[in-house]
This record gives sequence, C-alpha cells and structure tokens, in this order.
Amino acid sequence: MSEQELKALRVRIDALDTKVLELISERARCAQEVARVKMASLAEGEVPVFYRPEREAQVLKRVMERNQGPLGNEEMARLFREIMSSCLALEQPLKVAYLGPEGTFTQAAAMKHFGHAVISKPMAAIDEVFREVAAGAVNFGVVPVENSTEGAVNHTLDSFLEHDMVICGEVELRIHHHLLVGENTKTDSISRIYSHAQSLAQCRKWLDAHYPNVERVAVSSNAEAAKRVKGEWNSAAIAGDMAAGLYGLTRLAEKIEDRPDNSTRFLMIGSQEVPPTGDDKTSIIVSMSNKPGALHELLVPFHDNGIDLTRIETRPSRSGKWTYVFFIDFVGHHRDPLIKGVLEKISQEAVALKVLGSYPKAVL
Ligand SMILES: C=C(O[C@@H]1C=C(C(=O)O)C=C[C@H]1O)C(=O)O
Repeated sequence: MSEQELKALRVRIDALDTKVLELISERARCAQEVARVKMASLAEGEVPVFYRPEREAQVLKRVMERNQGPLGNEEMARLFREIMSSCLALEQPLKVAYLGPEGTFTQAAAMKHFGHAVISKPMAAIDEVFREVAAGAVNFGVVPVENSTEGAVNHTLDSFLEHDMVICGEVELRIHHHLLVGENTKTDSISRIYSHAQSLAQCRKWLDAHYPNVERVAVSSNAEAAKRVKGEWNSAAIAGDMAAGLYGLTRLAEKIEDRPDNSTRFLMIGSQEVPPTGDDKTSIIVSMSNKPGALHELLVPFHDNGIDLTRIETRPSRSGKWTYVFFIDFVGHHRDPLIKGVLEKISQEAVALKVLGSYPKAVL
C-alpha cells in the first residue's frame, strides 16, 4: 500500500470519527432528555427509575439484528453496551455490588452486563452482596448462580431463601482459567496452588496431569488467590484475565479449564420488577409437600403448556429436616397469561411459591 493511499484512508477515518463523535453526543443529549421526562412524570414522593433493563435488552438486540458487519454482532453490541452505560450514567450512575475482591469473574460479569460507567463495590461474600442490595446501599448486586462444569452455586441459592430479592437480569461468561505466578516464583518450585474451590474443580484433570503432587488450597475467590501469590515464592494461583492483569502476574499456562465450553451464569439482583420484552425468563422457588409424586405434579403444568424449563435445582428447605425446595427457571414472563395460568396451578399444589423475577434473556 502506498503512503498516499494510507494518508487518504486516515483522512476518511478522521472524518468518520468526527461524525461518530457528534452522533454519540446527540444520543447522550437524548438520554438526558429522557431523564428530564422521567423526572417530570413522577408522582409525589415517587423515586425515579432511570435504569430500564428491558429497554436496554431491546436496544442491544436491535443493534445485533441490524448489524451488517464487518464487526461481529457481539462485538458491535459490546460497543453499544458501553455507550448506553455512559448515557445512563449521565442520567444517574448505577451503584452495583458484586462478589469481590476486585478482579473476580463476577466483576467481569457485572461489567459485561452494566458496562463500565457504574460505581462498583466489591463485597467479601455472596450473602453480603444480598445484604447490601437489601439495605438499599446499591441499586443492584451481581452473584454467580451456576457453572456449566460444576453446577449450582449453593450459597447464592440459599441466599434467595433468606432475602426478598428480585432478579432483574442474567449474564453468561465464558470462564478461562490460567496458572499464574508472581515474578519471584520459580516454575519448578511450586509447592502450592491457590484458587476458589469451584475453579480448582473446573481444572481438576489438568492439575492431576501437570501438578499431581502439589497441594491445592481453596481460598475465598480467584482474585484473592492471585493477590496472595503476588508476594509468595513457591506458590501459583488459578484465576482469570482480570485478576492476572490487576496483580501483574505471569501466565505459566493458559486456558487450563477441563472443559473448553466452561461458562458461568450470573444473576443481577435488585428490587425493580422488569416488564416483558417478548424474550424473557422467569425464576421461581417452590416447596412441595413431601409426598410421592410431588415433583411430577409440579412439572405437569409446564409440560401441558409447552413451557421450556431451562433449569431445575433442589436445595434443603432449612425449615425442616428432609424437606426440599425447587429452584426452577423457565422461558416466559410471569405476566404472560399462559405463565400466569401455570403459576396459579402450581400454587394450588405447592406449600409455597415465590416468583424471584422475570427478566430479559441474556443478550450478550
Ligand atoms: C435513555 C433511557 O434510559 C436508560 C438509558 C438507555 C440508553 O442509553 O439507551 C436505555 C435505558 C435506560 O437504562 C431510556 O429509558 O430510554
């Protein structure tokens, strides 16, 4: 390519950037107008709700549907995710608590869902995320709920039994683990590997093959593992990109998870009910009396109405020995007439039924 051609292309890019800049600013001014309209239509004493997850899901979907390339749909949606995040921050920056410390996959999930223009607050435990939301100290909380290799995150399920929370959204994240060391660690002298128990389990086969005799130490999070090894001589951590970058660690081995499709699903919890978008999911907790056929009775209304169950999980109810609750996710919104009918049927048979929330299916 000649210098001349390159120069001409750069002039074109500069001109386009000027246009993009003007358009983004115009969009941001529109969002400010939306905020003004939202404020003006408030009833007395009513608290304004600026963040609208159902609207954001529609915006992202529309972008993906109209995208003609060459950028991929996900890539384009990611860019718009950040633009929306900044526009919303002009209306009111969201406060989001997540399972910390800084550098966890949960933080990455929070950024993927809300974008980077939020005020984020790391919490030391899942239960603390719930408490922070319940106390009104933040608008939303982000917690892991299930992993494709290791299954349910029981702390999260149990926290739903203890707190009244509304699920406002979900996000899925591909989880890649790396073996990380600090600058003083000699690779042949590793005697200990730290990580969260879930991550150690997700890399079990790799560890058995490569470090069969090294002690595996479970700590409270991957980020905590990364933080520890920074100052230690003979230890390594298993953690992801964010933690590696944050603590300046070296990758001895990359993508060491046993299953290449290893993914974790996270939930956004808050107090705001989300209206239907036409492509939603609902999560419920049901407890049935302990009699033969109870689970069958619970599932029949879903089957009869052709409703797609995406997950069912059982946990001890904590209110009696050998009694259980079912966590069920399915496709549809609790305001859809069909779903309403199903929930009414179930509540006739159930000891208790709680709708945890209906929310847009993960777009990104
Ligand atoms: C602009 C709005 O407010 C927020 C910002 C949005 C955006 O930038 O597109 C979308 C939904 C809201 O979270 C709106 O409600 O339309």
